[in-house]
Amino acid sequence: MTSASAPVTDAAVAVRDGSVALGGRPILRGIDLAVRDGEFLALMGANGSGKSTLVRTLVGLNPLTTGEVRLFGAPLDRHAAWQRVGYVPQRASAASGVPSSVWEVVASGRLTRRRLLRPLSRADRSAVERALDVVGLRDRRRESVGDLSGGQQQRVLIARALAGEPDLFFLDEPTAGVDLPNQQILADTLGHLKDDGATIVLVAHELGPLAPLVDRCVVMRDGRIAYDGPPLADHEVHSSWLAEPHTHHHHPGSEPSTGDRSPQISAPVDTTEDERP
Ligand SMILES: Nc1ncnc2c1ncn2[C@@H]1O[C@H](COP(=O)(O)OP(=O)(O)OP(=O)(O)O)[C@@H](O)[C@H]1O
Repeated sequence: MTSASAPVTDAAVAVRDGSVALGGRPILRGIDLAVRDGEFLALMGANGSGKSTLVRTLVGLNPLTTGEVRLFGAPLDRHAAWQRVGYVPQRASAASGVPSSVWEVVASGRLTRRRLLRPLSRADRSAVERALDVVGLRDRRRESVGDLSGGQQQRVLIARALAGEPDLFFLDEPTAGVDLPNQQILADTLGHLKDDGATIVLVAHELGPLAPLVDRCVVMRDGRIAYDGPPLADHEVHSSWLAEPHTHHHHPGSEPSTGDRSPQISAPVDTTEDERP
């Protein structure tokens, strides 16, 4: 396991023995994961396996019942460097009910970088403009976000996170429901971030155009890490064992060797079915 051997303090973000319960039910169990500086990590797994819960835990939104999360080496509750973190939540809408322009929403991504109620500095404005360029929404910056399509709203939220110039970036299923050309735009954007040295944690069911960027793949099953290793192709993640909660017991020698890239099961396989409604 690469994650267990990586020293937690050298990681951009790390969780050690992390367990989380929601609504009285254990959701994450004994998670050990250290994301190295500059790494592009794809977090995959079936519906309800705990991907979003893990990301929310890494950004401090879920309390741990056991274990510890460290951000750039510091415990979350002490001096966490939030201004270095960007987070795009799952299925988020950029429309809040209050009419806001694309520019205003993206500019709100500078909030952690400036003193409250101060006007935007020149540096703030240029970061906002760069972020709008990157997601291709500069021409639409005066429009109300409520008038944009779902995919465009998603790009507004990505731009908002980019405007904060994060060096650790969490994206929870940014490609869900996004058409292929927009997935390619996102891949180009994340490729630039990666080239600039950012650490990226991406939750996805399918990698599609993002696949070439991925350095490491972690697959969750039933609140545990079931695979942690080199990138897997979408079909390997899906077909080999993700959707299948049982291990297959083959007679030794009856199967051809699966080679180096076969998934390594690191946790005992639990046969509990997902209980999510
Ligand atoms: N606030 C909550 N209270 C109780 N249970 C929750 C809560 N949020 C999530 N869960 C449960 O935690 C489990 C993991 O959910 P999570 O959203 O992390 O999975 P996921 O892998 O991200 O799934 P998806 O691919 O559908 O987004 C699910 O069984 C879900 O029902």
